[in-house]
Amino acid sequence: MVNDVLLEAVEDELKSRPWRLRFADEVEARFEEDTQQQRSRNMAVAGLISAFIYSLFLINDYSYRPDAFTTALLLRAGIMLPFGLPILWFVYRGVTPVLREALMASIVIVATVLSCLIFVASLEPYSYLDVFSFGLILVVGNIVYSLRFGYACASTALSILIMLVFILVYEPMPPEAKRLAMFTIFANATFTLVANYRLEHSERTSYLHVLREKLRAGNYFEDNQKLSQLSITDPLTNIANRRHFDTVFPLRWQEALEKGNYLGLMMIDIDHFKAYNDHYGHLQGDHCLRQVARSMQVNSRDEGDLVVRYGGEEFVVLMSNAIPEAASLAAERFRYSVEALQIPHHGNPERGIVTASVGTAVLRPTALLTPADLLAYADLALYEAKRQGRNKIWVASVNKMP
Ligand SMILES: Nc1nc2c(ncn2[C@@H]2O[C@H](COP(=O)(O)OP(=O)(O)OP(=O)(O)O)[C@@H](O)[C@H]2O)c(=O)[nH]1
Repeated sequence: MVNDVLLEAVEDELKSRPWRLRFADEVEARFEEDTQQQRSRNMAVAGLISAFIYSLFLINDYSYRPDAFTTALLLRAGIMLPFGLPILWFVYRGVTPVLREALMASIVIVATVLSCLIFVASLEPYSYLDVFSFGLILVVGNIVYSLRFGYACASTALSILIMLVFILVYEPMPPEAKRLAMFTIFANATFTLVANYRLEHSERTSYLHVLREKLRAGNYFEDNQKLSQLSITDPLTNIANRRHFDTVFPLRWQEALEKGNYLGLMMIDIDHFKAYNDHYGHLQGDHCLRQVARSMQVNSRDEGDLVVRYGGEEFVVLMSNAIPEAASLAAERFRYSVEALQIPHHGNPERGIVTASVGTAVLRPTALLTPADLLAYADLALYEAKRQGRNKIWVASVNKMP
């Protein structure tokens, strides 16, 4: 049911998402749940790689702006790394989606500020060329980290603003170079944001397709489970049906044969049930059958006993590993449980309530016997129980049987 609602929401998302990124709440929650861990890890790894590359820029600082090398070293190693690495650790460990995106965006902004400070700290003639590498910071935020689009836009806008301010106030840079730098940064921002949007859109669309298939597969599985459960259940009484018994009986027989265990079979037949139907009607007869089935189910062992509606008003209980004495006690328990229901039955001349006769047979399977033999012994025992006056149990003396 929960799956059905979610599946419907996923179908709706797939139909109505030409440009929108965020999903409806329930799908968004599932999306986060399914992707959060992987995304956090990816971001942390991407952060480590970009921290390494960012530090490598010290080589440039050393070679073409030695006058600001100490500042660069201080800012890159003394501020950027102590600021960024703990954030990557937090993100890796898992934080809320909002915090994750905000923290990663903050790395982009701090890297921008520090790069600008290093750039303006130098008066070397080629220092301003560094401005053309600022676009890399946007590449990292928008593509390498792949910040969610909203955060990518916000961090890009703020970074551009910071870059523009520093470029405009830096006097040694020729105006033509400033114009070119600003244009390059704008173009870079546009391209990386477009790429960022497309990445997120296709990530989300693929996710929807995968989720839809997963949910459908889950539903098929559930449907199949339900169908196979239905095929082995008696619709009136909700206990196992004859078909299930026919499948299970030979398997239990084989198991008992291999292990040298006893196998018991009990046949239970409601007494004078035709008269019950005739007197109370078929619907009431059905109700009575349900009550009897439930009481037998309640009185069976959870493991080992299989209670089956064998047909009409006849039930069988297949008892694995039941020694003869225990099987007799179980037969009495079942007989009594029907009597204890105290269902009025005017057509039962002897007792006035619904009763049942129980025939039981227990044997150790051998190669000379078949499951049909055990069934026949139990049937004979039931016949004997009826003959003895009904509401009786009869245990077949299997050794004396032909
Ligand atoms: N209400 C109802 N009756 C059923 C169902 N299946 C079988 N019966 C009835 O069960 C009755 C079985 O009657 P009989 O086989 O003659 O046996 P009985 O009247 O119980 O007599 P004894 O077994 O000798 O005590 C028949 O009247 C069937 O119609 C069912 O699903 N619902």
